[in-house]
Amino acid sequence: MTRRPLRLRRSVLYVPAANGKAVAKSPTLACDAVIYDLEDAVAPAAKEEARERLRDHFAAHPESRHERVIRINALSSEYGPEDLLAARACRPDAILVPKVDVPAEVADVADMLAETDAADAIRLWAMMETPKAILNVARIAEWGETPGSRLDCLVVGANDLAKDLRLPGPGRDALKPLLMQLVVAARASGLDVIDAVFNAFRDEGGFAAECAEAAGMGFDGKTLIHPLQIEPANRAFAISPEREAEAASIVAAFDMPENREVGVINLDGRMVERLHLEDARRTLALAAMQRGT
Ligand SMILES: CC(C)(COP(=O)(O)OP(=O)(O)OC[C@H]1O[C@@H](n2cnc3c(N)ncnc32)[C@H](O)[C@@H]1OP(=O)(O)O)[C@@H](O)C(=O)NCCC(=O)NCCSC(=O)C[C@H](O)C(=O)O
Ligand SMILES: [Mg+2]
Repeated sequence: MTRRPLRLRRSVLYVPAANGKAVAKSPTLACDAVIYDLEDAVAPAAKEEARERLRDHFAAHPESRHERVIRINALSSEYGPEDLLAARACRPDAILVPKVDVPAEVADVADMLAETDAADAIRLWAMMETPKAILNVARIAEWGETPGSRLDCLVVGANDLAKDLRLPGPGRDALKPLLMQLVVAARASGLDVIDAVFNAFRDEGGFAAECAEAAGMGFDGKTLIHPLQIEPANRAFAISPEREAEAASIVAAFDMPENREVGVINLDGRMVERLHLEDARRTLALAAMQRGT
């Protein structure tokens, strides 16, 4: 499995690139990542202006404490090729490819990036939001392990998925088995996976419940549509002080001279194995990153 650098991705805010006020506000927000959207949040007549705004924004802010991602239209669409040229010129941390059905759709973007970005600095994220993506997610994630693929992260698009599956709603009970399939495929290939947006951005209770559910399912974070959702998402996907203390006690126990060579220990009446040590180290690294935000 490919090992990728650890990133905090608790809160990933979509910012419509057509909305000048929202783009200008984005550097001040306390989310971990921002997705500047050139796709569904931008009307056809506003696409060129939106690309221009992103070029100006990235030129004015070459550095950011956020992980910055640009969502382009599909390369096969009328807008995709121009979007990709504009996004590539901005040099974001990643480009998000929408409505991915098969690995080739991400591979085509990777090939175009390789023309100008030999160092693989610009990573790729892939939207999982079509019935075909659900059927092919293991292939897409596995392709992400091939050298030069750049794939780092899968992002759920529940609005498109519910539409294509003709789910009547309300709620997302019918989606849950599919969401777990995405988590399994992502983990099998060492990818991060971010849960879908929650549309009713003023429904605090509903949003908190969906964040808790997503954290319990193993998602790394949630995509967001409004600044009001940042703080609750950061809280829901945070490493709690209890989890951090537990991780520290596991690392300390395995560091004791008598435990250095053993595979399993008794820690206060619980069996702890080396697999828990690996998870504990990851938890401590994430907790340290969290303190820096
Ligand atoms: C949902 C919104 C249209 C609501 O906008 P608005 O009515 O303007 O909200 P407020 O008046 O409450 O805004 C308060 C201030 O916050 C700024 N703001 C709002 N949203 C954002 C944002 N996303 N990023 C940055 N800043 C934001 C406003 O400008 C106000 O600022 P100020 O006046 O200075 O106080 C709107 O929130 C919105 O457009 N959200 C994003 C929508 C979007 O990007 N949609 C596409 C991605 S979701 C998707 O496609 C998922 C997936 O593909 C799927 O299939 O499910
Ligand atoms: Mg979508």
